[in-house]
Amino acid sequence: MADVWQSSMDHAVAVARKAGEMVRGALKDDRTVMTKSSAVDLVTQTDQKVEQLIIQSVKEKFPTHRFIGEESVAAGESCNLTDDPTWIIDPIDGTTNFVHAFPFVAVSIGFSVNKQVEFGVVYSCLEDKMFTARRGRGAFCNGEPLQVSEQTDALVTHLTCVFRVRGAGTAAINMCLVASGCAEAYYEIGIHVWDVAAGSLIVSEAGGVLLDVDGGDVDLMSRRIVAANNRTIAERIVKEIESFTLQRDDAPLQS
Ligand SMILES: O=P(O)(O)O[C@H]1[C@H](O)[C@@H](O)[C@H](O)[C@@H](O)[C@@H]1O
Ligand SMILES: [Mg+2]
Repeated sequence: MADVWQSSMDHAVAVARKAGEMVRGALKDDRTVMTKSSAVDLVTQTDQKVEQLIIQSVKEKFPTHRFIGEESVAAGESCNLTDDPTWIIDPIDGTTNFVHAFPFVAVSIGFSVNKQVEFGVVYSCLEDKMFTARRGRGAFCNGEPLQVSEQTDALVTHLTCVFRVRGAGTAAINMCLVASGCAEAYYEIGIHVWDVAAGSLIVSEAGGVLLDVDGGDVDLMSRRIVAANNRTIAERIVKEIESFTLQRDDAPLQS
């Protein structure tokens, strides 16, 4: 990757840390749910404030860049990836965890150019772990290189009756667990591009494999993903799970 994106990445790390401070503060006194479109799809004021903080701060520094943010899309903005530099933001990944004070909550920022993720930043706010990856340059946690595990006996961070299962309740942290070698795989159908844009690069830069749940190439707009330490385990998951299709994130808006 040309060094031209380094200052954007440095900014992403700085703003993710600032956002994390806001999340930690709000955990003490502002976890009120504003809307609830389903039992698991919650929104708090903090989600919205954190997204605004990130977007404002990026706009000041990089006025031509575009954004796809969970809360902006919820408010009606489009969710189309173009070739332009685009910040893909999940202000609080793990909002349900946040509301319950379950201590796995992340700020997730992916950055794509020509529809390819160039860097990913996931800040696990309560663990104070800053996960970063740049395309072609490895993945790191608090500056230490990450490597997926060599285990063939899989611990998986999502539901299946075949593997041993653990789940952090946030897609971004689940993927960082795979990248860190603490779990062998993660899969989910129903996530959105902002949940996985950053985490997917962190997994692949740590040596992991990404697949669609049908075994093809992963498509970040398709709302489905398998991330694993190696291809054998990724393909086993593809074989074991029953896949289904959801409306894509970039489906035309209903008028
Ligand atoms: O907390 P958010 O950002 O809404 O993301 C969660 C997603 O909505 C759920 O479907 C997933 O199960 C979680 O892993 C996500 O992180
Ligand atoms: Mg999320």
